[in-house]
Amino acid sequence: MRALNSHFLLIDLHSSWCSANHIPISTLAYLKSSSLISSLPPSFRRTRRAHKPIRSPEIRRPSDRFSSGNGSFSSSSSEATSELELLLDLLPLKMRRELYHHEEIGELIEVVMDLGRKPLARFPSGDWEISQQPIKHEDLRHAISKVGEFSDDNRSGIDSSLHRISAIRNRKMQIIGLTCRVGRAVSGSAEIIRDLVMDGGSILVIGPPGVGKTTLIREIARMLADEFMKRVVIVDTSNEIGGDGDVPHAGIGRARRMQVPNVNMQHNIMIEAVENHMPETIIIDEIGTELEALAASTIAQRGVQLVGTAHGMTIENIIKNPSLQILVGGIESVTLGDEEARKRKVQKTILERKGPPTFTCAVEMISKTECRVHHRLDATVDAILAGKSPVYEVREWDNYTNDSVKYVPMLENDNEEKPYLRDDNIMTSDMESGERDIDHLPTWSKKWSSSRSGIKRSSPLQVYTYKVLEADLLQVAKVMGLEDVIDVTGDIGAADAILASSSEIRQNPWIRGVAKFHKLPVFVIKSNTMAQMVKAVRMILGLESFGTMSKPFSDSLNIEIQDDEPKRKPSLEEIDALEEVRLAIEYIVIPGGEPVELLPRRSEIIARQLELVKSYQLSAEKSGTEQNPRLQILPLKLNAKNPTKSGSASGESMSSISSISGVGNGTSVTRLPLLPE
Ligand SMILES: Nc1ncnc2c1ncn2[C@@H]1O[C@H](COP(=O)(O)OP(=O)(O)OP(=O)(O)O)[C@@H](O)[C@H]1O
Repeated sequence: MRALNSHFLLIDLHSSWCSANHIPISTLAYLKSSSLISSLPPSFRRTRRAHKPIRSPEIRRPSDRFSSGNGSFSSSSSEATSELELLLDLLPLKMRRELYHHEEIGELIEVVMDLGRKPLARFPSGDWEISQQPIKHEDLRHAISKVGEFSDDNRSGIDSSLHRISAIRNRKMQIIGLTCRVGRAVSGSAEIIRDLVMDGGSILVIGPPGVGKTTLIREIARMLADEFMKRVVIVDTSNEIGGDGDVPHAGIGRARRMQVPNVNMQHNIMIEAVENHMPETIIIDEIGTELEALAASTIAQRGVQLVGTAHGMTIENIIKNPSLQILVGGIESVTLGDEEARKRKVQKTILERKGPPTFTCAVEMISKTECRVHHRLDATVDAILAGKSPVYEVREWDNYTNDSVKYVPMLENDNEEKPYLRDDNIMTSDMESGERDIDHLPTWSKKWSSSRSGIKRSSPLQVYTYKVLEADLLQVAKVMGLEDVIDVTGDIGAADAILASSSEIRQNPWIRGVAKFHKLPVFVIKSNTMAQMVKAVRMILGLESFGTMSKPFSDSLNIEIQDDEPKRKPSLEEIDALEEVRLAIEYIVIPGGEPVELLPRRSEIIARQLELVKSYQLSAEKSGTEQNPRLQILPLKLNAKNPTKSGSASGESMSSISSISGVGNGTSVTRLPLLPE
């Protein structure tokens, strides 16, 4: 029990914050039937009167708890062993013994038991056959008898443990297979993103199944509740974060946990958590449906910090998932006027973010010890929609230093010189203008054009996709409001056009032969970005002219979809200059609130530096001489016109940085030393 403030009393099963005793269920029943304070048991009442603020527990460093060598960092090994035994108990005795002696047993991930097949143990190093004896009905019955009831998502758990048992059923709904996932509370697993947790922004964690998302957010919940003293409520859909049973696992620390009676109620419980329990942070595993995404966005709008996970490898997967799009702000297609499109040097129809994302930042988990951090999810989404590489940071946990190694990678895909689709290649007779002369267009495009000019088309234009996800194409068409006029077909004979990926078409040129035979145009995209897909849809529908055509109209058409901007390899000077900006902002401008004057650079490089400064939502002003221009980055409190001093930078981070007073308007300006060659 915890006296929170004069209005709220929190009582959780197993909680022992004020009383040495755990609260029995009978106490809760007693409370329900009487008035609040007088209803407390006498020992609790005394404790409340004499209550002192809860002492903030010492913030333990990861080095205190990380086991060296193997990269995993479990808490108490005896606790972990006895918890693992609960899972091994599901196996028949002989198999249990075999598995127990496996040298990697401490890193076991899953046990798979399928009727009539040999049981498997999954380790980070690969799968291992536990026994040559196939699993029998009685083995499954034995295992099922040891776990709780399966809920409607076919998941169950083992009381007082974090293990997850998932069932596979036959058509008669009998269980014929089990996947038994080892759950562990891994102290220290959230150290890699401690700064993000501390910042208080909402964090979206994404990653493929089994990469460690649940383990990470369990530790974030504990960190926020125990170290940062936040009121944390976990909406625990399959009891995976807080474990099975009504008493939550110690791995969540003081965080509270709400169970979810059935998966379809997850979104209701999310809202209930905010309305009834005054949380400062809500933790939610597996946001998977539109309703859950909507609930998440409602919670964020109410000012509650949200830490949630979703399946997907990258943020692009979330953008392309219609149910989850709202988490990144939603997307819409916008048609620019000719003038605006020319000014921005982009195509006329572009995709834009509809509103602010639900989450402030995002973490893409690459492995248990590696992730990509997108500090500003909004900027990342905007970059992806524009077909550009987002700015992110790669973090890798280093077991030797017990710290993470961070670096901003060179922009991917920028190592290729690409031709530029120039403005004058874009036909001015755009569909939206309604003044189109369709005679010069190929047949497939005329079909669509005639429909727009009043001649009714009986069916949508059919696209055969080759190594391009149908769902992506349909999704883009939907966002562009063109879902009724373009469709996907699996029958190449019935297709009006082919959309293919360039890497595949290079390896399997047969598709060109088939296209030639059917006299079909082949639209080739270089990458599966939304921007390329939008362009492809526009070109297929004849709304935009073609970039590079490798064959004349009479033959099969090969149309390569080009990016809007030429991509080029950044020079070493540019990389150096951008790294200088990053260091200045992250080590001085933001933490110290001081302006920083950068080294003199060429004006093109200064322009790139300015872009990066803006992506941090900071401003900068040009200084130096005309021959030697340089940039001065201003902290948030300052603005370009009226800079004033805003505190000095902290001593430790400044050791290699010289502070020069009196530069520009009496402000103390820090100058970074030259980076070592
Ligand atoms: N940092 C870590 N160190 C050691 N083991 C870990 C770590 N993180 C996760 N694991 C182990 O990896 C397995 C998968 O972890 P977890 O269930 O957290 O993944 P997930 O991404 O949530 O999976 P899913 O999406 O399928 O729910 C578990 O057995 C877990 O104990």
